[in-house]
Amino acid sequence: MEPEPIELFPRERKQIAPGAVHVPDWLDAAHQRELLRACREWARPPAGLRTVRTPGGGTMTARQVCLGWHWYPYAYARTVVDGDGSPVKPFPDRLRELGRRAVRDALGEGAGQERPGAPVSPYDTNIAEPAPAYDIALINFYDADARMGMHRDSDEKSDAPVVSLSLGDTCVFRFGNTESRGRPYTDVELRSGDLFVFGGPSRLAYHGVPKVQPGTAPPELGLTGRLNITLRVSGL
Ligand SMILES: O=C(O)CCC(=O)C(=O)O
Ligand SMILES: [Fe+2]
Repeated sequence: MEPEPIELFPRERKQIAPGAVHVPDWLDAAHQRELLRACREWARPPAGLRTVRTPGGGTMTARQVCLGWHWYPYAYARTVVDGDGSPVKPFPDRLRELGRRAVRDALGEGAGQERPGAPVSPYDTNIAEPAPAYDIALINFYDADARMGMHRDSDEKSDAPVVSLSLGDTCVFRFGNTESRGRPYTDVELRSGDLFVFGGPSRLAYHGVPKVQPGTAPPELGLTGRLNITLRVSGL
């Protein structure tokens, strides 16, 4: 086996904006392989990988498969209303647990479960409510030419953080602001195994994928292209 390439400067976890954190190499090689194997199963029909059509008549270049709830522009449904009509595949318990761990590791214990607007007083302990349960996965597959324009993830009713996991080719992930698709934004390189979580004041920030870098996936993973899995809480 080839030795792992050694970084001259190890990539550090970094807060990109308040509530938005990049954790490099969160999934080890074995977990990446396991998740990729599962994605290949989820991508099979019925309710498999599909091309998403937007109301304006365009198509998204990243192809998508959903678990738990079916997303289509711009709502959620229980069946593939804009595809083969099949019921959406169930959301697996192990992704629920993965989402919970990701938020804890990226944002800290209790993150995403504060009582909004709770008064701050020495008599109020702001007792946390049970952590919201992740119940949606959107899995996007990017070939070398695919991209994703700047958008907000705003069709969920819950303000729980979005958890993003990347597999395969490296991409440029552009993380912006809540006001507009333009600047200020930060370009972050997301590599295979990286975690990115955005919640709190960044939950509705615009973000997108301007570029995938073909041929940059770890060879031992066996994926040509890039997969991104976002875990979300529907609140539905
Ligand atoms: O592919 C990514 O890293 C981002 C995906 C995304 O923004 C989405 O699915 O809403
Ligand atoms: Fe998004």
